[in-house]
Amino acid sequence: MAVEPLTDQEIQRRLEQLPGWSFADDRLFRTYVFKGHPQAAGLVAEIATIQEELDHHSDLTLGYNKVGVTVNTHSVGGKVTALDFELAGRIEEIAPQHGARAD
Ligand SMILES: C[C@H](O)[C@H](O)[C@H]1CNC2=NC(N)=NC(=O)C2=N1
Repeated sequence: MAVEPLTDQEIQRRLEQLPGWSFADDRLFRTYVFKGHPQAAGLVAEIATIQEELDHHSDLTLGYNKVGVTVNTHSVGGKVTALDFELAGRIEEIAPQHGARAD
């Protein structure tokens, strides 16, 4: 299946199902906050596993108690595609298990 950039309208529609995520500059992003560093690092490790499974990888930033996730699809020139929403949705499913809360 060829992956194609989503229209702005489609991106906005899908974002309504992903509270906490934003779209700007051709990427999806969100920040999670944790009780401490081990919890934040634990989420990053589990995201890495999911990314290998999907063969789709975000840019992750790990701070003391924060994790930043940014994703778009390189193969279509750095636009947002359904693959980015699939990864974001998978991350949303597991983040609460690490005690993540909104920034
Ligand atoms: C060869 C490999 O399948 C590609 O490089 C994959 C890996 N992960 C990727 N991740 C993201 N975010 N965009 C891509 O286009 C992409 N392509």
